[in-house]
Amino acid sequence: MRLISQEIWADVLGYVRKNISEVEYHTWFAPVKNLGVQEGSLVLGVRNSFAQEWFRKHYLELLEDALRSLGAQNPQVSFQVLPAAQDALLLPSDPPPPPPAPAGRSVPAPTPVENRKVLNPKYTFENFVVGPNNNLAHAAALAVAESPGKAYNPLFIYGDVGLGKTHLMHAVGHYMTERFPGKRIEYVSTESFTNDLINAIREDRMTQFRNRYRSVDLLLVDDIQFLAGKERTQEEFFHTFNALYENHKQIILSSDRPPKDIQTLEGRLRSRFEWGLITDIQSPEYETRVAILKMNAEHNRIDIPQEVLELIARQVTTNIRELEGALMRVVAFCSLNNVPFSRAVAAKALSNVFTPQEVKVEMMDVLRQVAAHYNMSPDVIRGSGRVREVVLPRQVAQYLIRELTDHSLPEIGQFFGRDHSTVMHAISKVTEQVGREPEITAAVETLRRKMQGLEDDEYDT
Ligand SMILES: Nc1ncnc2c1ncn2[C@@H]1O[C@H](COP(=O)(O)OP(=O)(O)OP(=O)(O)O)[C@@H](O)[C@H]1O
Repeated sequence: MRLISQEIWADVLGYVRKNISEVEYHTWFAPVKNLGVQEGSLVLGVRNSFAQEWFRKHYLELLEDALRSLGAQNPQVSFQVLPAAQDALLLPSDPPPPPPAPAGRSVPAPTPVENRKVLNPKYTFENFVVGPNNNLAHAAALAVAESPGKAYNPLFIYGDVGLGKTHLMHAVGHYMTERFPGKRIEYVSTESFTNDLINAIREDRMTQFRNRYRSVDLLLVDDIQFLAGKERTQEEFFHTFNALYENHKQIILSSDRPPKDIQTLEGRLRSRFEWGLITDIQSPEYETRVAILKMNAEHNRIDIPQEVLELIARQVTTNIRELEGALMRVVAFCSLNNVPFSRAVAAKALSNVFTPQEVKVEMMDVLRQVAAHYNMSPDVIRGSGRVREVVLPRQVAQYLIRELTDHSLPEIGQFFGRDHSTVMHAISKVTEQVGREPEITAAVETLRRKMQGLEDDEYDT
């Protein structure tokens, strides 16, 4: 059974939740377990046979609609009674189990300690792909992890959303936990810090608040730009910062912008943020994006062809969270439709986010497709052979590259180890033949559609 990611399952639940009442949702959907996809059918674990029947009767259509909204063409859902609940089987005529008490009534309000965020186990240095976009931030984080309080203090990491700032901060936390057991690490968002402070003031617990933040060895604060305009929080953070700094405790801050661009930030805090090292993370390049997708697929034990990862990496260019989301979307789409991974299916799975025409095509992609179409190796097509069997595919490839990419004639020539006039000749030759020669017309037409993700042999709609 192929596992369906938590993100996709969360999307299904989100869809369901919008369409039924909260009580109904908590009664029926909160205990449901996502068991994965088997032969295109989403398998859900329910508590007993009564629930199984209830789901079939009342929620099947809703769940199918939810899957349709994720791109499933022919959504199927089945229900399995979870083994642990089998001894408590209810007869179908029994009344439904009572709704669980709404959260909060029987559970005491969380104390600040329970409110603490924990480090995400996935956010380690091993799971961080280093590329030209983030290598300085990575090196700085590693240096800090090895010599906390000594290398750079504070370390200030900034960059746009979803580019790995939190990941790097947590990586330092994990590294320190392993290397220096017993060290106290606190990870907090600026929002939580502010809320904690407000609660501490209201409940007269300032000593406890100060002890909590000033007794740590490593303080990680996310989204520090949200200090802007919060005078009391800035004041308190200033003292926290000083206390830690003077005791050589490490501070790492993340922000969506450098300190100088955070408006209404007190000068004394801004200058402190600039005391250590300020480093940024940029959007990842294509190769880094492919490497991130590859690592993600391996971690999730998804065997997905490189060319599909390449297509996804071309589609999502700026945000790594979205890049991972796109991969999960493709995986869910293929599982739910029970089709193998292919470029065309991936393009379709992402088509409500990106239109197929936007599929960016590279010279190598075209060459590979042409080679597959004519059943020969890309190297042979690019080689020096002059027999018609090789010349025709070569000309078709050059013609399609010119049409589907932005490359110039000299660039195409270079790719094939030829000069631009040869490419020009190839293009005019194919142009002449398209519409006249049925075989060439069909080949060009099919390849063009495949390259744009509009057609795939394995998947017809
Ligand atoms: N270089 C990388 N290698 C592997 N995964 C990465 C990398 N950079 C980011 N990610 C992944 O991308 C996702 C988003 O990263 P993260 O939450 O750290 O971003 P962020 O910059 O803190 O975003 P925000 O500003 O929204 O908090 C995470 O799942 C993270 O593991």
